[in-house]
Amino acid sequence: MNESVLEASGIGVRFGGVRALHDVRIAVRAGEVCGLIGPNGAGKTTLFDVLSGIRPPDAGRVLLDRTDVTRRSPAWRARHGMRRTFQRQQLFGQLTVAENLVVAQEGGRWRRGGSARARARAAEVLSVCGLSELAGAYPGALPVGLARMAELARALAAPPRVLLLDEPASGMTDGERQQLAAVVRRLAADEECGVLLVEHDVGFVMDLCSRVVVLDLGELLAEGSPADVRADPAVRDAYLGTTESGPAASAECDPPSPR
Ligand SMILES: Nc1ncnc2c1ncn2[C@@H]1O[C@H](COP(=O)(O)OP(=O)(O)OP(=O)(O)O)[C@@H](O)[C@H]1O
Repeated sequence: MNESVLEASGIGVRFGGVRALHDVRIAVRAGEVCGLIGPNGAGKTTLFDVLSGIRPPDAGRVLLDRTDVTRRSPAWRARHGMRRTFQRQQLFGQLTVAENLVVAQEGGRWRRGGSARARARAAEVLSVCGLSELAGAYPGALPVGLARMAELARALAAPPRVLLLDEPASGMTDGERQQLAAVVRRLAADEECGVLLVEHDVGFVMDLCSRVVVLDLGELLAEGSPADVRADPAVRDAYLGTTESGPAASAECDPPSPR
């Protein structure tokens, strides 16, 4: 079994009186695609913020390639191979899609044109993501699904060790979702990248991920293969619904938290 590229343990976060996360642990191995699911308010975004360094936890620690990065900045983590996409698009609107990928490889600084190497890598990543024809487009002109794909391409511009995807399929057409799944599978298999994704489309998660982690009320509720998680009565009660024949039967399954 591959080693963990990202590991967190004992993670606790409070917002005043709200316990957003309590004693959460999670590990992502090189080459695996792991899904993170749970009802609204379960703590998924807060956990992503802790893992990527946007929010320091009140308790616990985060290891990136076995180095303790709990107090490291998001920029430091990014330089050491951790990338994240956001629900809101992070591309520079005044640069083309290809230029955004060049900047992402050059520490966020825009030098007109960028290096030949960065331009070649940008072209390669855009091709893998099915975006070659949109290299010269401006992000603001893209429909939502393609903008999300461009956001993913930006995260891949410099090869990541671990990739955190925040609702990557939201707003995508079926064809775009298939392309997204193919890109993520290839990244994990060919580049040994560990992928952790939060996604409300449970069918998409169960198809794509080899392991699924379920959060509820800020705590780890279950973890295992898609089949095990799907069959877990606690998960069905808290999230999937007892009347469903399975998560694949409800593409946008997101019932409210019982709180
Ligand atoms: N900045 C904040 N201030 C106060 N409470 C917050 C803040 N951010 C999150 N919370 C609370 O922390 C808990 C976890 O929220 P979080 O957004 O991490 O859940 P989530 O699983 O990502 O939900 P969703 O699926 O709706 O995005 C919720 O009770 C939420 O109201």
